[in-house]
Parts: sequence; structure tokens; C-alpha cells
Amino acid sequence: MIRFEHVTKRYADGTTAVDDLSFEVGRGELVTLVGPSGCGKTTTMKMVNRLVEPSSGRVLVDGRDVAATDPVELRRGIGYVIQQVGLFPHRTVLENTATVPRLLGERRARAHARAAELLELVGLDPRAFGDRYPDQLSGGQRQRVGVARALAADPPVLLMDEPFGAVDPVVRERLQSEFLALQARMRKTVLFVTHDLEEAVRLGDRMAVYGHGTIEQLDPPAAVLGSPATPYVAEFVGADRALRRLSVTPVEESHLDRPPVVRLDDPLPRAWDGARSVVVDAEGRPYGWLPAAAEAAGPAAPGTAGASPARTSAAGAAPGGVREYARRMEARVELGGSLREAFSAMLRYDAGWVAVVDPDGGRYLGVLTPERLHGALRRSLGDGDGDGVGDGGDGLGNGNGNGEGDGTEAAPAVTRP
Ligand SMILES: Nc1ncnc2c1ncn2[C@@H]1O[C@H](COP(=O)(O)OP(=O)(O)OP(=O)(O)O)[C@@H](O)[C@H]1O
Repeated sequence: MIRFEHVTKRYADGTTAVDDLSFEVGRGELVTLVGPSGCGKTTTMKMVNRLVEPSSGRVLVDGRDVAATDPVELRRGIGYVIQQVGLFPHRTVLENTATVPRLLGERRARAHARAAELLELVGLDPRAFGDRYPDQLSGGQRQRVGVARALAADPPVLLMDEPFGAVDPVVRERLQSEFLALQARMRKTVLFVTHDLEEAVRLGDRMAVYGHGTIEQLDPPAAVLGSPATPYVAEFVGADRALRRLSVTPVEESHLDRPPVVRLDDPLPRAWDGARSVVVDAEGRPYGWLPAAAEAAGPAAPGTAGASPARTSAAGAAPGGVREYARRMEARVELGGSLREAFSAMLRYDAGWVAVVDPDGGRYLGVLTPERLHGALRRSLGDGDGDGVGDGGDGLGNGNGNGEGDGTEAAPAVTRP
């Protein structure tokens, strides 16, 4: 969709900003351009909408040489979002968003209706924000209007130059998530400039790591982090690349542990004194866990909540059903979600495992334990044989006596009151 063929840009003062660059961005693909300041990212981007003309080489959009396309016509098909959004200060949010359709001759009512839809899409209620002026918005809200405005003419191509660079990290992360969700629906062809490595990793279908005017590596983020092509890239992505890999490695079936499962409305299992079990509700969604009988029967440890102590009968079964003893556990992640989300859920809920659920319907599929997570990460980094993980335990603290499943690492954390 966007194709660079041996493109060089030398500015009048002799600076070579881009040097013999050739690469292609596929239709519906999001490529992030990342690299240190002054390496030529913005120059690359501006050659697509002819804000900068190449010194040599060609840039093609949808097979057409941009040099042979009228710039005004060209830019109609290319949304452009920059860091300082450049909203018109004397126009309302709705008018700002409707600017391009209006310029294209659309009637006011229609353009405004479309603008309202777009504001909704980027998470701004048009009734609350449509009539405000840009200086009555926060930085994050202004960026959202910038994105809405760039989408107003429904361009197939989006150029985004540090669009979330001016907002604080928390807002930035939210804008990134929203933009990813939006992109999953719209499938625009996007060039996205950033010098934030996390952002490049998180958003890019592929990321282009720039050296000086050239691309050192253009690959999916997982590949860049897993096998940096050059020492320069290795240095750029840094020693903590393993941590960054967490964001781009999905939770897969093969990572899961499958401890015994009981239903919330079941009677207590007959052999309720061995393994701890996962508890699911009537719809098969995770509810929590059932502690080993001895644990539920014994005095409640400090900080424990949920099950009331009960004595097991001589036969090993206790009165009552699973519901009576089950403990709530909220940590969960969808299959296909990232290891980072899984890890973050474990930390947030102070849990020793996280339930993995089907993205459609939230049915329980298995659990991910710290050991499994570590193994998955090691495997994704192509490090060692990778399958020595999760051995030596079912991850839910399967009884005592084997010296490793005593609940210190992999057992479900006690739900705090
Ligand atoms: N109009 C210009 N005239 C002369 N040199 C320029 C011009 N614009 C950019 N440059 C130079 O070209 C090189 C690449 O600049 P460019 O803006 O493309 O880098 P960048 O990677 O986007 O940097 P940043 O992350 O700081 O925005 C830099 O050395 C810059 O100083």
C-alpha cells in the first residue's frame, strides 16, 4: 500500500536524513518507525504526503507515484496526526472534527453527524465535548480529537507522528489501547512514528528500527526483541528486552496447567483432601478455588477469607457443597491476551496463578502459573529447550510432602479480605 523504492532525502544544507530506503507497508498494516532523535523517521513519513520531496527514489501509495499525484488530492486519502494536534482554537471540537469533510464539500449537518460518530468512536461523548473549544480540553482529549479529525474523511492511509507523545504515561497507555481497538476494526494502513520503544512494540504489526537514515531491522516486534538483527538493534532494544517480550507474547493453550476442576454447585469431591481445585460457576466461568480440605478445616491463617473452617468426616468428605468452601479469585486473562496482562493480573490480585478464559464467553480453559509464564517467556526468546517448566507440580500446590508444592510459589494466593 505504501512503498519506498531507494528513497534518499538530502536537505539543502547537505544533511542526509534518509539514505536509500526501500520498504513496504501492506494494506491494513501498522508499521511503527522507532529510533533516536534525528534518525529520519519524520522525514520518511512526510515524503508520503509530500510535505517533503525525496532527492531521489520513489514513494508509491496504492501503486501510484506520489510525485505524480496532486498533493491536495493525495492528502485527501491520507489522515495525518501530529503531536501538537494543531486544532483550530476558535472552532469547537465538532467543527474541528468536521473540517475535512466540510472542505470536501459535504453539507454541514451531514459532516457534523459524521464528526459526532467519530468523537464517540475515539471515546469522547459528542454531547459533552462537541461544543467545547480546544483550550477547554485536556491534552489526552485533544489528541483524541486529532485522531477523530484525521479519520473524518475515512482515509485508507494514516500517518501518525508521535501522536501520543505529549501526554502523560497513564493517558498514553489508555490512548494506545483505544487506538489498537479502533485499528482492529478499521484496518487502516498506518505509519506511526515514535521514539518510545514500548509504544513501537505495543502498537506495531511490524516495527522499523532506524539507525541513521536507514532501517536496521523491520520485523514484527516479537522478532526484533527475540532476535535483534544487528548489535545496534540489540543495544537499542536493551538488556531488558525479555521484559518487553511479555507484551508481545500471547497466552497459548500449551502454556496452561490443568488442575482438577469442580463446579460451584457440586457436592464436595470425595477425595477432598489432596489437590486444590479450580472452581467454575454454572456457565463454566472461573469462580475461584477450593482449598485442600486440611487447609479449610484448620484454623484460618492470618489474612485468609472465604471458607469457614469445617471438620472433615472420617471418610474425608465434609458436609456442605463446594460453594460453602470455595474462595473467590478474580485474576484472569483471555487466551490470546499477553503474558504481560497475565503477569499484571497476578500482581494486581496478589495471586499465585491466573485463570485463562475463552475470549468469547469467558469460559474457563486452564491456569497460568509463574513457572508456566517463565517457561513461555523463555521459549519465546528461543532460550534453551523451553519445556522444563511447570514440571514438578500442578501449579496449584498439589498437596504437601513433595517439597515443592507446598503453596509457597504456585499455590493460589489467599484472597485478601
Ligand atoms: N528542513 C530541514 N532542513 C535541514 N535538515 C533537516 C530538516 N528537517 C530535518 N532535518 C534533519 O534531518 C535529520 C532527520 O530529521 P527527522 O526530523 O526526520 O528525524 P526524526 O527521526 O523524526 O527525529 P525526531 O525523533 O527528533 O523527530 C536530522 O538530522 C534533522 O536535523
